[in-house]
Amino acid sequence: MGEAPASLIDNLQGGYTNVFDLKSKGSQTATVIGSKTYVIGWGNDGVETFGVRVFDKCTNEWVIPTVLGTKPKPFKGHLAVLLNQDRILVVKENSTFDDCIWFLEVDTEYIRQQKKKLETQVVAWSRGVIGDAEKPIVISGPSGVGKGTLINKLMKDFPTMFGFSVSHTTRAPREGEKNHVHYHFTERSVMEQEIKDGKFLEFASVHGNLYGTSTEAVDAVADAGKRCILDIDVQGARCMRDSHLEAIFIFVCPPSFEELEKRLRARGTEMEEQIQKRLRNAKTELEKGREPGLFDHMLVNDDFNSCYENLKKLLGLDEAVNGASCHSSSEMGYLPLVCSASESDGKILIVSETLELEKASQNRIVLDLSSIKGGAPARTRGLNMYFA
Ligand SMILES: Nc1ncnc2c1ncn2[C@@H]1O[C@H](COP(=O)(O)OP(=O)(O)OP(=O)(O)O)[C@@H](O)[C@H]1O
Ligand SMILES: Nc1nc2c(ncn2[C@@H]2O[C@H](COP(=O)(O)O)[C@@H](O)[C@H]2O)c(=O)[nH]1
Repeated sequence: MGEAPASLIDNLQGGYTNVFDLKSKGSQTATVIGSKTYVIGWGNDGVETFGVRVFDKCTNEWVIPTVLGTKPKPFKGHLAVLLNQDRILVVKENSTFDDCIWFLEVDTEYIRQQKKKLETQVVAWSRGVIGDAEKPIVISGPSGVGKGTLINKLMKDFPTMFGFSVSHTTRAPREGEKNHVHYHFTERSVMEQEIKDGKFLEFASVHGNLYGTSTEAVDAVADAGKRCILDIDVQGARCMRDSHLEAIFIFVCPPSFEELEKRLRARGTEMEEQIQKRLRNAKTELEKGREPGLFDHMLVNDDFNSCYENLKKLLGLDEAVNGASCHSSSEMGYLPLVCSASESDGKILIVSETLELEKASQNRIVLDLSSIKGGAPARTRGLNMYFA
């Protein structure tokens, strides 16, 4: 990718140390892990571009890694702190508290898996979120059991709370289905390429078509401040279970196989051949759904209203509706200029500059990482943030 600016090379060769502390701040930071230096920020190769570059001391070369996960929007000032030798904490300046903490994973288990799969240098962004409220909900079950009907009702009754993860599929749209609302309807060759590029959290061949959940689909829901609901088949659920995405897994069963067939036929969306295929697959799905450890909850969708009430109960919706509110980091305000970060007892003290005297008490923020969960390619949850 061409020559690195001399000053940066000097810095790299001069040696940033690997201590758990403030590395550098500004529009570009460099973090050293072993023989590699991860440079985050704006590069100036003729055109100013924002991204991640890696300088490898062994080969004396720059590498542009494959970047997975939903990237933060380009930002100017930031501070980078190496954590655990496997990820870089990035604190963005001039951003709201709910968008100021990001992690660039460079050597976590997920990254090691992806490196093997993609056979290239990989890093991944993961946004930090306060608390644990965002656990996604995965709903599986045979075709025609009523997953979509349950999800639609939940979204209609709690429009500000839940958001649907819009999957990609290679199947043709049904009458009334809208592109980018019900599915992202896609050409197989395009989807296959995107799978190769690592854009999907999971994908599966279902009833003869490809279906998949992109990282972007799940992140778009979280960005809208909502809890994500996924409607995916059992193969996809198993894949999610094996991934780092911590979720609640629910399997929906029909009261009987005959009733399932009746519903599938009554829906009138499939030709006979597809109905037969879906019914054959339903038998396997019903067996797989009982596999120990795969699903956290089983719901029988006999009477719709009772099933819906049970779903609400297991999602703890009664308490939520009765006024329990989640603490939101956006309520805390805005992080202005960050000037330092230091670690003490597993907590990071972020000190920011403020020119407004009345806000002087708000310039020391503690970021507690002791309970973090999840991580790339999805969110890093369980952060705690408060004024010191
Ligand atoms: N409890 C119920 N009793 C009777 N009919 C139901 C019940 N639940 C859903 N249905 C009906 O069954 C049909 C199939 O439901 P739905 O489309 O929600 O299934 P699905 O599980 O999402 O299927 P697919 O996986 O193919 O998308 C619909 O016509 C729906 O109205
Ligand atoms: N593994 C995945 N399965 C998915 C996804 N989106 C939907 N589905 C499942 O496909 C079948 C058929 O759906 P239909 O809309 O054609 O009736 C159903 O069981 C869905 O749960 C996905 O992203 N990944």
